[in-house]
Amino acid sequence: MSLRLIDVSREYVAGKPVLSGIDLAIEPGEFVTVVGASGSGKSTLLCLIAGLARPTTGQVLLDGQEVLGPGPDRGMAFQTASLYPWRSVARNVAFGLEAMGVPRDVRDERVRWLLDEVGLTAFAGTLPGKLSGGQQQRVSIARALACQPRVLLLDEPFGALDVQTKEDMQLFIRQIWQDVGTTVVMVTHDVEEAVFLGQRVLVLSSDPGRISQDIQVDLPEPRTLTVRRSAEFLALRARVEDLVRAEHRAHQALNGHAG
Ligand SMILES: Nc1ncnc2c1ncn2[C@@H]1O[C@H](COP(=O)(O)OP(=O)(O)OP(=O)(O)O)[C@@H](O)[C@H]1O
Repeated sequence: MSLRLIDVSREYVAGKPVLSGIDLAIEPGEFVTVVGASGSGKSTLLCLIAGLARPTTGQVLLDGQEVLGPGPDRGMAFQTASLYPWRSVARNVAFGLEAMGVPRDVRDERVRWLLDEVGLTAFAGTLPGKLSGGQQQRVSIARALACQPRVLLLDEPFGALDVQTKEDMQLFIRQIWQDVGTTVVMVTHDVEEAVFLGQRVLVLSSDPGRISQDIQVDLPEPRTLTVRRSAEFLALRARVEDLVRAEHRAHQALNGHAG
């Protein structure tokens, strides 16, 4: 699966583009993270790829086909797991497969595999309300993966979790990515997370949002917590933090804020 954005812009208010001149190519199986100041258009970028919003100008292409709406080839998970509270864990994961009319035996087999993959087999029959935040987010990711999407889109999926759970989930998503082999595009506020997880980090500028930097992350694989303490990692994190800070200040200056 290749993903292309060609000269994409998006306006919510006519004449005020949130994103502008976005040219982007993501190759099959890449793990790309996106950072930028608040309001720079990170979620909008994901929505355009998901087909939840249409570009005002330009094109989003998946394997050369224009994206005209949402589809099972793109799975999405958000900051809050937003599971169906009345459906068991297994039936949440099965939701998209049911909607697509996938036969029951295939569905059951895939749900079993996914629950095993996310370490929640023992909770298959449990309602989401009985799970921890991290477990709910695992279900949400399993649900997003159920239809075997070519792209997994993640919008701050670990933003609401405590530090320790977040660290576990970062290792978990890396493992899932390696096992499933899908392309991942993940938006995060957290520069440390972006550098730790991404093979590429895109830094968005604001007013309007553009890709100001596209940074290749050549840290050793697999990414472990040892990698995170290396001089190489710390230097890269500092570089990306400086870029995001500079974009944030430019945005504030343009909007007349102090600081
Ligand atoms: N549906 C909408 N209607 C009108 N304006 C919108 C809509 N969605 C987003 N915006 C505006 O577009 C800009 C970019 O929003 P977006 O959520 O894409 O940015 P973001 O970088 O993800 O922000 P954050 O980091 O704060 O989540 C913001 O100014 C926001 O108010």
